Amino acid sequence: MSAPAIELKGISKSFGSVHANRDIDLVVEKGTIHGIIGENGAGKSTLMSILYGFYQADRGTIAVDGNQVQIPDSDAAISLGIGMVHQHFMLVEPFTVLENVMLGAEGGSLLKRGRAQARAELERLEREYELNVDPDAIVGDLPVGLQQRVEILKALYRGAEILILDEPTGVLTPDEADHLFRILGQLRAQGKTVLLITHKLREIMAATDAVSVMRQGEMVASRRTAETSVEELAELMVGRRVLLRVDKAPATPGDVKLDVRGLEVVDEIGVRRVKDANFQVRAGEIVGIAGVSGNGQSELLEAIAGIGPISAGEVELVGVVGNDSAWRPRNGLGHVPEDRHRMGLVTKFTARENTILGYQRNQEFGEGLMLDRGSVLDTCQKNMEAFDVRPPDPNLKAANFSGGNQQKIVLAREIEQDPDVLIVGQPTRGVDVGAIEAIHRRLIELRDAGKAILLVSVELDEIRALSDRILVMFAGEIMGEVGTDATEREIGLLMSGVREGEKAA
Ligand SMILES: Nc1ncnc2c1ncn2[C@@H]1O[C@H](COP(=O)(O)OP(=O)(O)OP(=O)(O)O)[C@@H](O)[C@H]1O
Repeated sequence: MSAPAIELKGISKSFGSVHANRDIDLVVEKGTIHGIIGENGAGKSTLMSILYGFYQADRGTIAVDGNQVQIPDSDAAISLGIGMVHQHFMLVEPFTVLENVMLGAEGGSLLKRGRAQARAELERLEREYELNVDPDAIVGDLPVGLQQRVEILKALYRGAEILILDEPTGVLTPDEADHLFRILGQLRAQGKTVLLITHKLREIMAATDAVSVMRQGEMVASRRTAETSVEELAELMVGRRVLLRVDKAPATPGDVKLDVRGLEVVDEIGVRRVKDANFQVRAGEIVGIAGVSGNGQSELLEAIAGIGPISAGEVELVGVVGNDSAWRPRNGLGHVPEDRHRMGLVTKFTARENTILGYQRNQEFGEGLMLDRGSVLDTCQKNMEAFDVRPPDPNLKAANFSGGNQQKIVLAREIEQDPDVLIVGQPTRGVDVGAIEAIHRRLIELRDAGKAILLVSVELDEIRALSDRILVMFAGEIMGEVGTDATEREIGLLMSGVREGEKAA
C-alpha cells in the first residue's frame, strides 16, 4: 500500500489562551475523500490552515506522501501539491476565468507555457473533471457555483494532488452541490485526494470514504464512512445525543403581525426580483419561505427588513410597538440577515460592539450619545451564554470567532431583543448539529411565546421541520402555499415553477 497522502502527528496550535488544535493525529489515504467534522470552533479550519501554510503549528509534524515536510506558506503547500478551495473565494472578479487561473501561477514554469498553452491546459482540465466554465467569462458575472469551479480549476492548474474544501456547499443550490460531488468523485477516480470540511452529515455519508471528528481542539474519532451513521457522528461531535428532528406542538396563531401587500422589488437593471407578494404572518406561527436560492427570497427579506428597496406595495407591522418610527430595529422587528459578513456583523468590531449593532439608540444602552458600557457588556455576556458562543469572550473581534459562532452572535442579538416579529434568513448556515438543535428549539419557543416568525432557508429539511405554513418562491413569485404535511416532491415541483394544475399541461 502506498504512503498516506497526508499524515499529521501531534499537531498543536494556540491563539493566546485558546487551544485551537491539541495534539492532533490524522491519516488521510491517497485517492480517498476524507471528511472532517466537528462543532463550531472545534478547530477544523485552523488545522486546514496549518496544512495550507497559513498558520504554523506550535508543535507536531506533517508528512506528505510519506515525506516529512515544512509548510511555511501557501506557496510551499502548492509546490507540495496541496490546493485549497476557500469558503470565501479568493478570485479577482473583473478578470476572466483564464486570467484568474493563470494569476499567481506566473512564477515558475507554469507561465512560460504562454496564454495559448494555458488555455489548452485549462480546457483539458475542464473536460477531464466535468468542470465546464467559459474560459473567457468575467468571474464577477458568474454565479457562485461556477466561481467555485474556477477555484478548483485554479488549484488543479497548479498541480494539486490533494484538495482541501472548507464548507463548499454552504453557498450552493442543491443542483450545484450535486454537481460538485460528481466532480469530487471524478477527482478521486483520477487518484486525487480530497479533504472535505462540512457540517452536513448527509454529505459526509453520501460522499466520503472516511471521516474524522474533532471536538474542542482534539481529534476524537476516525471512522470508515461505511461503518458509521449520522447518529453516531452527531454524538461524537457534540459529546451527547442530538435530537435530529424538531419536536413541536401544532401552532395556535393569533392576530396578524406582519402584512405584506402587493410587494414588488425591481433591481437597478430593471429586473423584477419580487413579483406581487401577498401574505401575512400571525402571532404564534412560523411561516417558511422555501425556494432554490436566487429566486427573490433575499430581496423579499431585505425589503421587509427595511434595508432593501421596495418598488411597489406595502409592508405593515400591525400593532407592533413603536411602529410609527422609521427605525425598524426599535419597532419590535428582529432581522437575522442571510449573509452575516455583508450585513450581520462588523468583523473588525468586538463581540461586545456587535451586540448593539443597529440597537445602539435603544434606551437600555444609554441616553443620547452616551453608551452605557456596563449594560452593553452585560447584554453581550447574557447573549453569549444563551447561545453558547465559544469562546465566551466579549472583547474578541468578530473576525476571530469561528464561522458558526459568528452566526450565533447575530442570532443572539436579534432574538434576545425580544421582537414581536422576527424575520430570519438561513439561521443555521455553517452551524454545527448541536447548535442547530438549540437554535431550532429557541425558534419554536419564540413561536410558542406568541412571536410572528418569517423564515427563509434554502435547506428544505429546515423549512419543513420548523414551519407551520410554507410559501414556495420561484422566479420572484410566490407559487403557492402548502401545509407541513406536503411531500418533498410537492414542494420540489413548486420550487421548479410547476403548479399542481399545470402538471398535465
Ligand atoms: N486568528 C485567530 N485569533 C484568535 N482565535 C482564533 C483565530 N482563529 C481561530 N481562533 C479560535 O480558534 C478556535 C478554532 O477555530 P476554527 O475556525 O478552527 O474552528 P472550526 O472548527 O473551523 O469552526 P466552524 O465550524 O465554526 O467554522 C475558535 O475558538 C476560534 O475562535
